[in-house]
Amino acid sequence: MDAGERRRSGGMTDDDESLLARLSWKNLSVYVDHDVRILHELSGYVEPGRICAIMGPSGSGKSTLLDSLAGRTSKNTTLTGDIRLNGRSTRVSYGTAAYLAQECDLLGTLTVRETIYYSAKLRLPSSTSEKNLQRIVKSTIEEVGLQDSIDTPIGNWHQRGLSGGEKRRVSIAIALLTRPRLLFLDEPTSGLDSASSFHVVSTLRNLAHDGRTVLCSIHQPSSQVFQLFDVLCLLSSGKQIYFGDLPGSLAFFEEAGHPCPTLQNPSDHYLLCVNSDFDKVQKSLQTVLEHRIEERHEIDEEEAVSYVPKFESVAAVVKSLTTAYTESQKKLEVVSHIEEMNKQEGPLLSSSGSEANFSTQVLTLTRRSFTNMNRDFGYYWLRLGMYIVLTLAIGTIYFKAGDSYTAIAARAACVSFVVAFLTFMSVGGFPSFIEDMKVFTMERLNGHYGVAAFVMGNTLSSAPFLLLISLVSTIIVYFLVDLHHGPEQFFYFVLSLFACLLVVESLMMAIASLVPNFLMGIIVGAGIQGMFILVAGFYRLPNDLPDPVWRYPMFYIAFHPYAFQGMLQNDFTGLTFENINGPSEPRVGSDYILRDLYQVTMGRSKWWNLAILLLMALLYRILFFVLIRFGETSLPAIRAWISNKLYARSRAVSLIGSTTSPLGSPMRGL
Ligand SMILES: Nc1ncnc2c1ncn2[C@@H]1O[C@H](COP(=O)(O)OP(=O)(O)OP(=O)(O)O)[C@@H](O)[C@H]1O
Repeated sequence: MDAGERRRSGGMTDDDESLLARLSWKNLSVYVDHDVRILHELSGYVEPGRICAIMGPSGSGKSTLLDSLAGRTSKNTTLTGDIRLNGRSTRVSYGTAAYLAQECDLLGTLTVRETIYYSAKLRLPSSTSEKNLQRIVKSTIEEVGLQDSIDTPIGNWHQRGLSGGEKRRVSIAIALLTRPRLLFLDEPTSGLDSASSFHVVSTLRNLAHDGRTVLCSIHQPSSQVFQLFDVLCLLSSGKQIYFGDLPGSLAFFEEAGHPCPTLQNPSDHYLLCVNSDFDKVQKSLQTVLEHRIEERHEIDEEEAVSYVPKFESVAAVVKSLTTAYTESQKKLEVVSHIEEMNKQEGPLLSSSGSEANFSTQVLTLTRRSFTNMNRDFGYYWLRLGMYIVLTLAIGTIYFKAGDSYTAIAARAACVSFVVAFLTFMSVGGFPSFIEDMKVFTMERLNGHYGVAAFVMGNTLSSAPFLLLISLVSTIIVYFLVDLHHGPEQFFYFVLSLFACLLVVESLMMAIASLVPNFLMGIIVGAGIQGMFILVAGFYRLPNDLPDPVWRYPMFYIAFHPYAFQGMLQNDFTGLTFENINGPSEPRVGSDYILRDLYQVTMGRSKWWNLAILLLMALLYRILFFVLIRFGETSLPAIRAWISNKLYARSRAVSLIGSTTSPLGSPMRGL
C-alpha cells in the first residue's frame, strides 16, 4: 500500500505533520490589464486546523484573493507579492489543494453515493480495490453528514432531489476524496438559507479542525455562521480592513472608533462600515427626499430621517479603518508571523491530479454517462418518442410507395426527409449535452480527467442509444414505405442513419466547445444544418449548385450529400420503375435515376459514402478535442501575448514585476 492509499484508507492521520499546509501571502497586489489595481498589498496567513473567512461587500476582491492564492487568476491579471505554501514558492498539484467554485455542477440523475463513487473511481489509483473504494466513499459521505441522503438523487429539471445545502456538501465530499490539505471555497453558502449555511460551514469547520487548512470567501454570514470561523480577512475595495483572529476583530473596531453595537451581529456591523454601496444608497434616498420637499414644500425632521437614515460616510469610515489597520500592532504581528512561518521550509506537498489510469477513466466515464443518459428522460428517450411519431408520419405518408413512375420522386423525398429532418432532430439533445459539458468543464478544471477520456466516454455511452433510435426508426420507415427488400439494404439504412446521428452529435459537440450556451448552440447548429440540407442534392441538383460557396466547398464538407447519395444508391440500385409513358414502355432503370435524375456520384459506392460519414463523425470529435485544448492552452496564451504587446506599446516602462501563486493550475493530461 503506497503512502497515498494509506492516507486515504485511514492509515495516516489527518494531522500527520508531513501533510500539513501552511499558507501565507505578503504584500499581495493584483492588477487587471496591467494598471488597474484590484487588490492592494494584502498580507495574511492560514495554518492547519484553522478556517479563514474572506469577507467583504460585493466587488471588494474576495474571489480575486481566493483565486490568486489558489493559482486560478485569469490571464489579464498580474500578481505582485509573495505567496508561500509551507514556506515554499513551489507549485503543488490538485491532490493537495481543492477549489470549490460558487457554482458546482453535478449530474442531477445520479444519487449521492453514485456521484461520490464515480468521482472516486475517476481519481483514486486504479489499483484501489472495490471494497476499499466503497469504504472511502462511505466514510467521505459520513464526513460531510450526508449519510441520510446517500441514495437520494442530486435532482434536475424533472426530478426533485437534494436541497441547495446538501448539493454543496456533495461538492465538498468530492473535493475531499483525494484528502486535500488545503481547501479553497468561493462563497460556499451563497443562495442557502441560514440553517443550510450553518450546516455547510460547520462541516468545513470540522474538516479544518481535523488538521486541514480552509479558506472561504463569504458574503454576509449570520452571527451563528460567523462564530464558526477562526480567522477573519476583511476587505473593502481590495484593501485590507482587518486580518486576524475573530475575537480580535471586535477589539480592533472598537479601538478604531467604530465599536459593534451590543446585540448586533458583528459581521453585519463590519459590512455596514465598509460597504461603499451605502453611500450610493444614501445619495439616492437624499435625491428622493429633495423631490418630496419640492412637491410638498415642508417636511419635518422625523420624516426626513425616516427617508434618509443617517449613516456616517462609508468612504470616510473605510479610510479611517484602513489607516487604523495599517498602523496597528495587529498588522505588525501578522507580518512578523509570516516571516517566522517562511523561515522554515515545511514539507513539499505534492500529489499528481488523478491517479486513475486512462482506461479506468474511460470506462468510468462511459458507465456514468450511460447511467445519466438512461435516467435523463430528455437525453434520448424523449427523442426516441419523437422519432417514433415522425417515422410513423413518414411511413403513413409514403405508405407502400411502390414502383410507379411517381414512386421515384416519392422514395427520393422520403429518403431525403430521413437524412435531413430525422438527423436534424438530434439538436434536441443539445441542452442535456450542455449540462454534461458544465460538469466536464468543472471536473476538467479540477484535473479529474482529460478531454480524450471525456470524448471517448461520451461516444461509447451514446452509441447504444443512437443505434436503438436508428433501428426503431428504420423498422417503422422501411416496412411501412416498403423500401428495397433485403437484409443488406435494411442494415445499410440503419447504419447510415446511425452514422448521420453520430455526425450531428459530434458536430453539436464541436459547437458546444465554442458556444457553451444551449440557445446559441441550437441556433448555430440548426443554421449550419439548414445550409447542409440545402446542398444535399435534393432541393437543388449537385451540378446546378452555384460553384462559389455552395458547390465548393459546401457540397463537399456537408454530410448530407454523402448520406443522401448513399441512401439513394441503397434504395434504387437493382430496382426498375414504370415508364412515364405507361407500362408498355421500357421500365426506368436505377442507373438513369441515380446518374441522370439525382446526379449521384456513381464512382463512389454507398459503402464509401457510409465510411465518409463515419470519418466525419470522427473528425468532428477530434475537432471538439482540439478546440477544448486550444481554449485551455493556446487561446489564453494568445490573449496574454496580445495584451502584453498592447501594454508594451502603450507604456514604455513596465511598472510592475510579477509572481505566480505556488498553487499552479491543476489541469493536466489529455
Ligand atoms: N479578470 C478581471 N478583469 C477585470 N476586472 C476584474 C477581474 N477580476 C475581478 N475584477 C474586478 O475586481 C473587483 C473585485 O472582484 P471580485 O470578483 O474579486 O469581488 P468579490 O468581492 O468576490 O465580489 P462578489 O461578492 O460580487 O463575488 C470587481 O470590481 C471586479 O469587476
